[in-house]
Amino acid sequence: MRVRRLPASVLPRIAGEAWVDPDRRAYLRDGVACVPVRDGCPADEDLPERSVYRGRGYHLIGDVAVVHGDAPTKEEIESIVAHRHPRGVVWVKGCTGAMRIPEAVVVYGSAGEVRHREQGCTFILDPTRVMFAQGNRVEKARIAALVRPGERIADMFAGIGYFTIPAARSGASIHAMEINPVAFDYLRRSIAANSVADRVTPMMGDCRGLLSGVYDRILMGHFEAASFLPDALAHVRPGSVIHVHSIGDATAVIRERLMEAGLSATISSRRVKKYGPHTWHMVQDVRIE
Ligand SMILES: C[S@@+](CC[C@H](N)C(=O)[O-])C[C@H]1O[C@@H](n2cnc3c(N)ncnc32)[C@H](O)[C@@H]1O
Repeated sequence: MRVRRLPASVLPRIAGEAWVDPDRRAYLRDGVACVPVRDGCPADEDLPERSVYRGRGYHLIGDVAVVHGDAPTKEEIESIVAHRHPRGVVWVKGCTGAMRIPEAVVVYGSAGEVRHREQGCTFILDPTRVMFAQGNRVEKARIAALVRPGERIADMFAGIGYFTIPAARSGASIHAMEINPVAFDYLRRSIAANSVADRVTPMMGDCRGLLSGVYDRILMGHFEAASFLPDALAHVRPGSVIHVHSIGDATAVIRERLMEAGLSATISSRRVKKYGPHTWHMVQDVRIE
């Protein structure tokens, strides 16, 4: 593939130019844009064609590839290994119980603890022992962008810090609660790895008994979040925002819980990711009036 090498900043301006090959996508390499050129037009470099991965979907967590759903076939595993050369491939059949513990099988190589980098954060975890939802990337970035420095936030289901770490990096103070000792240990290590210990207070145990004082924002990253809402609602003020996760839209049940607590709120609902054939992982932003 013949390309011209240009500063990335010029990409938006050159899209329609006669020399640009419209059938191939430009891409960034070491901060420089490599723009494919049409036949006969001068180029700076001739690069090997990039192979497009068309195999089974997987998430690379650190250096371990994780597949969900049906058991991967030998061919699917081989194509994942050929694509990114992971240390291991883990098949997560599902996550069980309130602690969302993965039912995991190492189907290639070795697994175990990883250091996973995502959006400037480092997460330490073992994907065979605790869940890591990569499909929530956009939601994590959204929360990090919403958070204002100095906010007091409760993360009621902190896990290994999926929301806690990005929110702390945005300058908020986080009260992070987690009931599973394995996840809690990774949470503490992820806090240290991101140098946010001055902004995060981790506590191990049932969040219902740990919430204290009034929060500006409450993160409820658990599919059963709505049933914990009465506890959360005892710790809000007008203007507080609660992010309630659910399978399917939970607006009606949230309205009921608000009414029982004698509170009113504006609720907006958004999709986080596809969860099943006709089911979505949703998040409801509940702003207390
Ligand atoms: C869905 S997982 C991960 C949540 C994470 N916030 C996310 O969205 O990726 C939910 C976490 O909540 C924890 N958890 C469940 N019930 C809890 C409770 N009553 N108090 C505190 N943590 C709890 C589980 O152990 C698990 O780590």
